[in-house]
Amino acid sequence: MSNAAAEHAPNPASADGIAARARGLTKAYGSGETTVLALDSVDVDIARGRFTAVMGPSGSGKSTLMHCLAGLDNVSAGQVWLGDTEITGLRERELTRLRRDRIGFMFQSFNLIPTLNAAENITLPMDIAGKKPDEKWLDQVIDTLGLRDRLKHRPSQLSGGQQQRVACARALASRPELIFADEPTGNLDSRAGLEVLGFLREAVDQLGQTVVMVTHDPGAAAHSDLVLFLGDGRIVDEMERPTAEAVLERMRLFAGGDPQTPGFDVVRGRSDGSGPPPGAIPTTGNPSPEEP
Ligand SMILES: Nc1ncnc2c1ncn2[C@@H]1O[C@H](COP(=O)(O)OP(=O)(O)OP(=O)(O)O)[C@@H](O)[C@H]1O
Repeated sequence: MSNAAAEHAPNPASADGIAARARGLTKAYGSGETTVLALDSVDVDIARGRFTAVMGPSGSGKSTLMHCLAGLDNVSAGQVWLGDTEITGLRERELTRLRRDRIGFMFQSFNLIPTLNAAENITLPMDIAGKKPDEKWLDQVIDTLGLRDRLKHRPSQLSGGQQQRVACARALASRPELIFADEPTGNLDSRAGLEVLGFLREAVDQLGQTVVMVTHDPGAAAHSDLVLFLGDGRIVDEMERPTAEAVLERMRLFAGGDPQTPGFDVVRGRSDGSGPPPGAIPTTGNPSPEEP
């Protein structure tokens, strides 16, 4: 395992405009012969006020990267900062507070509480923290997400897209420094997926939020400002102002046209005319103004 934070740039914290940062981030699962190196000495900066997508074949380390940046998983070596705070080395209680107060999460499976209505779900993390929401901000979030007339509905009374909008509002409610979204459109049909991506885009452009999204879908990644490509636990490439076509082409190159490559199915489904994988986001509506 090549690593040692000392090999990398010294204390990079406090750089303005950086929401999160990792240096020499290494994560190994298991030990001995069964060790899996999920992240191999990753250096990454997540820019504040931008929408960053993380792509790569299955098993390339996307979720592990997100979990380590968000303090959901401990690291094997290296350092991670959220803003000025080095989170590697924090105790579990401090990490819990940091996640609750400074990070918003969205998951593929929405993770709403079925017995609470939309309004209660949105403010639940703040209620648990004993914090009063900033009502003006909350109103803005609810209106931006078009949830005003759904606030009294329970999750079972909402469509998948509406449920993910509630999850998005919950992630935004405390005005976090960073929102992590793990395959937020994975359980949605393409129309609802496009809607949620549009809201994440608005959260960045109009509300000044910072979003990091893990996705398999080039159409979803095209809504971001920057795509980071992971391969075998390393960042192997990045793309500014992505388009779905350019991302797809890059993924195809990584897969090397080899159907045995994990994740190739996703790429092939969009490149050989056999149609998109289920839930894939159409390339129409791509907000990127420029071809790369
Ligand atoms: N808890 C764990 N125990 C053992 N190995 C793990 C664990 N979690 C992840 N891994 C391994 O680490 C590697 C990276 O996994 P990770 O889930 O980060 O990949 P991913 O890019 O998110 O994959 P996918 O697109 O399939 O979700 C894989 O080889 C995976 O098998």
